[in-house]
Amino acid sequence: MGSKLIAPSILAADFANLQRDIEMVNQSDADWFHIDVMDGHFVPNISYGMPVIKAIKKHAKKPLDVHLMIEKPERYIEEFKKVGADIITVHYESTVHLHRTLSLIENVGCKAGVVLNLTTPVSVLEDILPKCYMVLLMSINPGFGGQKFESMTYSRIKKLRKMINDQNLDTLIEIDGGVNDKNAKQLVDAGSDVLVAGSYIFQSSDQLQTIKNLKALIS
Ligand SMILES: O=C(CO)[C@H](O)[C@H](O)COP(=O)(O)O
Repeated sequence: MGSKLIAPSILAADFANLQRDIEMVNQSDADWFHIDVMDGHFVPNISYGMPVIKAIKKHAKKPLDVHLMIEKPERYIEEFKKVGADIITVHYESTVHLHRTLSLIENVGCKAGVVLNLTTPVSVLEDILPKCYMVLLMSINPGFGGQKFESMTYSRIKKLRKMINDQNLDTLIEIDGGVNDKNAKQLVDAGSDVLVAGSYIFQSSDQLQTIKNLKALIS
């Protein structure tokens, strides 16, 4: 895998100025939009759904990376594709027939990925890895932005990177939660490819510069 990617998490954007924040990401060195969908069941928070993603898609000039924190995500794959998802990731913990759910995502024309909660062993992915465009490792308990990064993530990345290399795959590793300038380089050195950052970017006074700095740190 060549260059490392930054995906600003729209969860931390200013929803009353969403178009402005989307344009900022368009103009920035960031690579994807990271979009968190929460249902109040799988995680104890509710974020936004299809109408908001459809509105984002109208202005976004970069791929939409849609992270589904919902129970039985297989019910909504077609609808997320329709409103503009390019990459769809589903939690290992949220869907009984993971292989079938990933096939559904592929069949609608999106790239498919699996997300693991903080303490779900990476070994559960051994057999499904060849079907994963990407694996997202949560580095916090999912549901809320602005939480503290959990350092167990580094060893989890290393284990997963070894599994990917051992199978000669080019599956991407994405990290989500508490990412900032203090851990970005170490995350990439451990073997990750895509960093999601919400609060660190959107709470900074110069968001374009913050993204530029983050990108420089991992290039
Ligand atoms: O998936 C998420 C929460 O479940 C968010 O993407 C994550 O919280 C990013 O936010 P921050 O960078 O503020 O930690």
